[in-house]
Amino acid sequence: MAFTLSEIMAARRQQSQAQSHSQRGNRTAVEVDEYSTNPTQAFTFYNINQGRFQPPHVHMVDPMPHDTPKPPGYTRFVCISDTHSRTDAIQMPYGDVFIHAGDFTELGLPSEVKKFNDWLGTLPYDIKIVIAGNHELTFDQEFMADLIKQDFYYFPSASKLKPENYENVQSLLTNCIYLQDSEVTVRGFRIYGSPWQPWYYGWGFNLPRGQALLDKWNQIPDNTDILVTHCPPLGFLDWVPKKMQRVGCMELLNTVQRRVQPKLHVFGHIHEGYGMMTDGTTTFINASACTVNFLPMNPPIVFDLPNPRTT
Ligand SMILES: Nc1nc2c(ncn2[C@@H]2O[C@H](COP(=O)(O)O)[C@@H](O)[C@H]2O)c(=O)[nH]1
Ligand SMILES: [Mn+2]
Ligand SMILES: [Mn+2]
Repeated sequence: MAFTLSEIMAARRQQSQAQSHSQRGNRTAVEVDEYSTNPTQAFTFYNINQGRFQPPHVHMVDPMPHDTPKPPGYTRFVCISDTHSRTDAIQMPYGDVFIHAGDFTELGLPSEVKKFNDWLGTLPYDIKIVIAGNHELTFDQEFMADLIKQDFYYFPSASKLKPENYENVQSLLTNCIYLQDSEVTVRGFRIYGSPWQPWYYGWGFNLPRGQALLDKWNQIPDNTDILVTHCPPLGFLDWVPKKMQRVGCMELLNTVQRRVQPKLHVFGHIHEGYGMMTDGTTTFINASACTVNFLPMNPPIVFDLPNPRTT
């Protein structure tokens, strides 16, 4: 892959601007990146020319053992994602706030949503936060309207659904706080959730890379402490080995690093990316419970944050 001298010089200028902004803690408005539509190339380019995904700032983090004592004055977050209606065998650890980053069903069928909600009802956490993913088809009203127009061509197994059974599907989630491009403040932490991801085979909440996704990320408030999205940002736990591709969202990465700078970013979607990383400012957790073969083998990831001062 060859880059021109002017591309490399532009990247160096961008890098020094980004460094001086982050040293000052400044936040900048994000624009569509020139490599937005080719995330693997974007990763290579910014890694070679800016060291953007390199140590010492960027590195993997070992998830904390579930029996680690919680320090006084901290809140423990229990992060999970991509359970795909396979929660029966999952051992849930101690914690305060439960976060599920989407794909809790296979097709978003109301029966699956009810089963998931029943499982949520058995969990002992004070607060439970849930977002949708691309598999929660019925939560994406525009997607369902298009599916009806296409006579359920791509998803024939959803064809038995009647609109009145899913129009208000969110109301089936009585045992959690459901976020969809919205936020909630719990225990002093501002938490924002969003289900969108780069287009891939036309599932729910799919959008083209570039401006369409950036418009969604632009709705995230600047002072969000914990960001929950279904998809990963570019370069963080977004590698698909069988395709040798990076598939995270460039605009989400720029939004996280250059504007929002949350303490924690929880996501899933790319099952192979399960794990934890940091860039020195934000801790990134890919909490996919299911493996690429849809086996629920990965344990929830727990993370402690100091309680915000309330005065
Ligand atoms: N090459 C890409 N692979 C993708 C992308 N989005 C998802 N995937 C692959 O599918 C599985 C499961 O995802 P799910 O949303 O159906 O549960 C994931 O682990 C990847 O292997 C993509 O954008 N590009
Ligand atoms: Mn999934
Ligand atoms: Mn997904």
